[in-house]
Amino acid sequence: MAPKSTPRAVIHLEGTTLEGGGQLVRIALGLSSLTKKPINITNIRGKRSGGGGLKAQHLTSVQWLGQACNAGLSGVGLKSKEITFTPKQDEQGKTFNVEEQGGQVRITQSTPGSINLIFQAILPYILFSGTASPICVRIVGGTNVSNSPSYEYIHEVLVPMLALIGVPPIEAEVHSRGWSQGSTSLGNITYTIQPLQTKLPAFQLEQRGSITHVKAIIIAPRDMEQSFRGELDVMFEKRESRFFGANTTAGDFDITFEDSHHEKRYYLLLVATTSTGIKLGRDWLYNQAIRPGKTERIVPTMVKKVLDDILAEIEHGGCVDEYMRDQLVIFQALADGKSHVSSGRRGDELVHPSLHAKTAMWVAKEIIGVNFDEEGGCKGVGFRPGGQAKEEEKEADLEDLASDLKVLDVSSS
Ligand SMILES: Nc1ncnc2c1ncn2[C@@H]1O[C@H](COP(=O)(O)OP(=O)(O)OP(=O)(O)O)[C@@H](O)[C@H]1O
Repeated sequence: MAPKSTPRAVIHLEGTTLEGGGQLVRIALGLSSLTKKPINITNIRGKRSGGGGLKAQHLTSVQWLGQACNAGLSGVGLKSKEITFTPKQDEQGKTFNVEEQGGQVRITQSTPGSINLIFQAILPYILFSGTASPICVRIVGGTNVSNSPSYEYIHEVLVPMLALIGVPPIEAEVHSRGWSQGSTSLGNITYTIQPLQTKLPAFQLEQRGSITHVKAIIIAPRDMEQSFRGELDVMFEKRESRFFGANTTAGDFDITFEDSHHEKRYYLLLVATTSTGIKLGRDWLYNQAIRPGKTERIVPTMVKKVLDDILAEIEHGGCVDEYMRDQLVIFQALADGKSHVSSGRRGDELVHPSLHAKTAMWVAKEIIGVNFDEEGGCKGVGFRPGGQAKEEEKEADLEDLASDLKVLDVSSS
């Protein structure tokens, strides 16, 4: 029996739902590209100021994914508020054409839109594409951009955490930096991704362990190095027992410094590593006004804020920081069976997912029907790399069977 492509209903997603920003668009596109379910998104980024619609960074992701999975695009352009994305279901739609280009992908932007949000949009598709050889993705844009994961966060937190849940190691190399602060500049990063060859097994992030190491990464004007190091040493020492417990010799602390080559570029990331290999991170790309000669408060303000933020992540006892929980939703949804991600407690209350995470969970439910519980559990669909999830295979088979029966009915009447 020749395979048939049964037209499927377009899934409508209202873009103002929950967070109502770009995260909704990225997750929706990733899941639609993989499952081949067409989507229509209205009021895109409808909760953002400035009129909403697709920004360059989102447009780039739509266009790249559309090309990769051979999708029909409707309404797609800069500032578009409504798009329809219709991946092909036939043989053509199964071709991941990147292989034809020797596994080399180049994505260029002319503004420092976040490289890592494009990476976030396309990573699930590449990982689950079923491609046998590694894919090198070089993306031009911003490496350090406000309200998005920095290169450092991806390298120090996201990539190790993905390895922990069973994703093949991803290599990340920054060639040059692109900043949204100071004078804007373009940078570029290469990610080398080994796609999954089998389903991603369900994963359990439930054992936080004790903190064994804390790392500080500073990128700032060279003349601020000593000030940062001194402030971090003093403030860290005061809080040491909150990191390592009573036995403070159980952990160590180190600092790296890089010159940002600009008087208005200050970045600080703190990463805590635990005895079970968990990484928790918090950072700040300084985004307040900087006046010449008035810089003395910047370092203490940054150090205090980022230390307090990382301590709050450590003290809830969970296995993910706020941002990591956002990023893991799509992997829980696609994994094979029930995964758990412990988010910890504050007092008697479980730490609730961020609005970004709730949005991602909502999109995953709308497109592939998965549900997340209060404790961070989700039974994923068991998406087979290069193909459909178990449930969808059954659904597609049933649809084929139903349409075959209809054909038989017609011909026999
Ligand atoms: N400091 C940070 N570290 C790591 N990840 C971050 C950080 N700040 C934001 N993120 C992540 O970046 C993403 C931001 O999504 P969001 O929809 O707000 O951005 P966007 O696409 O730029 O859209 P919009 O302009 O509509 O806000 C989320 O996945 C969030 O977890």
